[in-house]
Amino acid sequence: MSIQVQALTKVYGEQKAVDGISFTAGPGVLGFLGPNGAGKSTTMKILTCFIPQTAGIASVCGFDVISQALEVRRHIGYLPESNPLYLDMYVKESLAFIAGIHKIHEPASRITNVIEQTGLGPEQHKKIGQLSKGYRQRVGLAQAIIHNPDVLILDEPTSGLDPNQLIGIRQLITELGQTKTIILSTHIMQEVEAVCNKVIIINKGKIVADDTLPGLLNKNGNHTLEQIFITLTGN
Ligand SMILES: Nc1ncnc2c1ncn2[C@@H]1O[C@H](COP(=O)(O)OP(=O)(O)OP(=O)(O)O)[C@@H](O)[C@H]1O
Repeated sequence: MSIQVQALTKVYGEQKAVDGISFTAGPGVLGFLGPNGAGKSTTMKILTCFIPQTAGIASVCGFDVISQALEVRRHIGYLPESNPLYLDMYVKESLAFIAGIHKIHEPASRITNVIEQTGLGPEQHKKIGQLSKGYRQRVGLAQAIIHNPDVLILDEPTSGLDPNQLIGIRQLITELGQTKTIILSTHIMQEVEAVCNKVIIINKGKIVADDTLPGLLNKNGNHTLEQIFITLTGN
């Protein structure tokens, strides 16, 4: 399995944000769901080596997030929720910058590839600050996949996009999920139904469901995913 998480805990001061969760993930798209403050972003930040856990173990492609962080970073692509981008940079310039950080061999051809893959072609000569929200998300995705990572962590990649842009990004995520392990955090249940094969629901730092999408629906009387989410996470 590309991602292995065992008894992972994160405490911020008095707040237990992640409370002893364990799960594994392999190729495909894993929907990572939960109400606001459930601990999704915290888990993603631990997996991408942005913050250390308080206890437990997490590994990506067999590399430990604490002791082998450089290897983890080489194998992982991360699109954070806020998607920070250099607005003054041109699209290609920003991709060249990230390609440089990853020391990518023959960056020009790789940049052409990811521009094509993420549908950035028509906008590639603009500055990032001139792009619409959807195209900015595409730049974020292009940056996240430029080093061809085996694992992708996407934190609410489609929030605020119009329906046309939504479809484009979801298609791209589905395509990438054919070969890569993707963890996708989202509050949009329709999106989970459209792109995820597996679902984890987290509530107050604990996992309350970990199943295939059909398995989850089946076990919960074939209610809608939204109803199941509310039942498992409502107070
Ligand atoms: N840096 C921090 N310092 C203190 N508490 C934090 C910090 N980051 C997150 N928390 C707390 O940890 C808990 C989990 O937050 P987290 O951002 O992981 O949730 P989330 O599931 O991603 O929520 P959302 O859906 O709103 O993005 C929350 O109670 C949050 O207030």
